[in-house]
Amino acid sequence: MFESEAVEKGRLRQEIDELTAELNAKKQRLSELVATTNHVDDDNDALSPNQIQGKLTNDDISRYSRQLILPDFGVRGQLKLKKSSVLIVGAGGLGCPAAQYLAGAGCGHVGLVDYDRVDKSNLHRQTLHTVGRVGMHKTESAKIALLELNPHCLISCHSRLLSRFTAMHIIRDYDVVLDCSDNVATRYLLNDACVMLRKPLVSGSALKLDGQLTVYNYGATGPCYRCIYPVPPPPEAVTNCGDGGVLGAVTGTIGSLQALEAIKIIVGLGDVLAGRLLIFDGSTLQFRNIRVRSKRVNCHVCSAQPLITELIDYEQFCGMHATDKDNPLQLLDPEQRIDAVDYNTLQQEQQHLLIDVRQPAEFEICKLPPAVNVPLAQILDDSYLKQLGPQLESKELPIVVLCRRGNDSQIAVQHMRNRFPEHSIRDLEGGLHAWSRLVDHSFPIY
Ligand SMILES: Nc1ncnc2c1ncn2[C@@H]1O[C@H](COP(=O)(O)OP(=O)(O)OP(=O)(O)O)[C@@H](O)[C@H]1O
Ligand SMILES: [Zn+2]
Repeated sequence: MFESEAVEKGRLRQEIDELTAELNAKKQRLSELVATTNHVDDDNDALSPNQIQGKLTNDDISRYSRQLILPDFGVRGQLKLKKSSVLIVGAGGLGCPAAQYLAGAGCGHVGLVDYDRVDKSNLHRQTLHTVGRVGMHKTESAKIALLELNPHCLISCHSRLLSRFTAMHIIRDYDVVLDCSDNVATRYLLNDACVMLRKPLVSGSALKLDGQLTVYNYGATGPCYRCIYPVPPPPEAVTNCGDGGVLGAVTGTIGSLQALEAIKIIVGLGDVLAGRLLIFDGSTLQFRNIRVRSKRVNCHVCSAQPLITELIDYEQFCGMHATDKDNPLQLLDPEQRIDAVDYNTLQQEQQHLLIDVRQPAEFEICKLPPAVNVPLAQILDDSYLKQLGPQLESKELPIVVLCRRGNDSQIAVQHMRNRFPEHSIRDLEGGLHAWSRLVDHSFPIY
């Protein structure tokens, strides 16, 4: 009995030794195979694991430790990121979170393009800027914040408008481009320049509670922006954050995802969002991912025989400006307008009807006391007649129309003058912004 137990123990030990030897041999073979496969896949660097290890400093290892331990990312991913450069166009609602995550993750070189300066109304969503930096160039303000986060990141500031004259020169030096701008002319410009320079373009947009994300010009079949939108939308169909509003958490979501896609492209991780469009609905918190068309064979810019081989005038092509600054509408003749100072006199001396054509939510923020609120849409579809009915009957009663900046009010006046050619109908030039600037400095601006 004792003897047979001793024999069995010996046999088990021997079997375990043999299995352990076999397991070790398999492990050894596997690690040889993994090393060979990595070497073949990786066309950017041919470094052995030890050489790679040597390139990360102790600070790198502790700083990036939580992403270094990700099996699909690891030391190789970190080194690729360190060698990479990403250009972010727009240091606003999308650009700030995107830059923050890229610099934080250890992207070696982040370029920032923005012509604008920090405004107080940016701070709710443009998270790199601060109260103390209002008035500073957005690029410089973002650079200060990014270097505080990661002093090892090289930050280049291009504090100017990205235009057809500057785009190629700036974009050329970067590996990946992020479109964090807010206008259609810049989207076409960036697309064409990225196609011509063969750069992947990670494109994001956000308005109100909605966001979108896709990657253009990636891989052999990935479409470009023009493949999907060969012609620009009509200018009146386009709304920006300044007019439509946006929640900071929405731009934060999309901007962060833009950084994620850039990291995936650089590291070679996961499935890049090319040929697909992510649609984010912040009100229901639904993310939908829809397939979009692949490359258009007759695309004017990315096909084999492109019609467009150099950058064009994108503001003219789109009928829209690339900046939201200083481009007031000029629809009415001077006698169809009244400036803020003259209106101040009129309101004290004469009975009149003041119509504010902003949205009710804006009317609630601030208003001139005598104003009645009739949103522009109700002027254009003529339903205001019901609201104002009898007041409009007296041709003697002058009408003044106002809005925030004096654009929508001109559209309203033009429409109303066609309906009531006998009336005196004028628009308050420059809207509430001009009122605050020229008459009542205590009037709030938004
Ligand atoms: N062609 C361009 N060149 C350089 N910067 C651009 C270009 N087009 C847009 N931008 C910048 O992109 C950013 C877009 O961000 P966002 O819309 O959040 O900011 P904003 O224009 O300050 O917002 P708001 O409409 O509330 O004033 C802006 O800072 C804008 O200056
Ligand atoms: Zn195309």
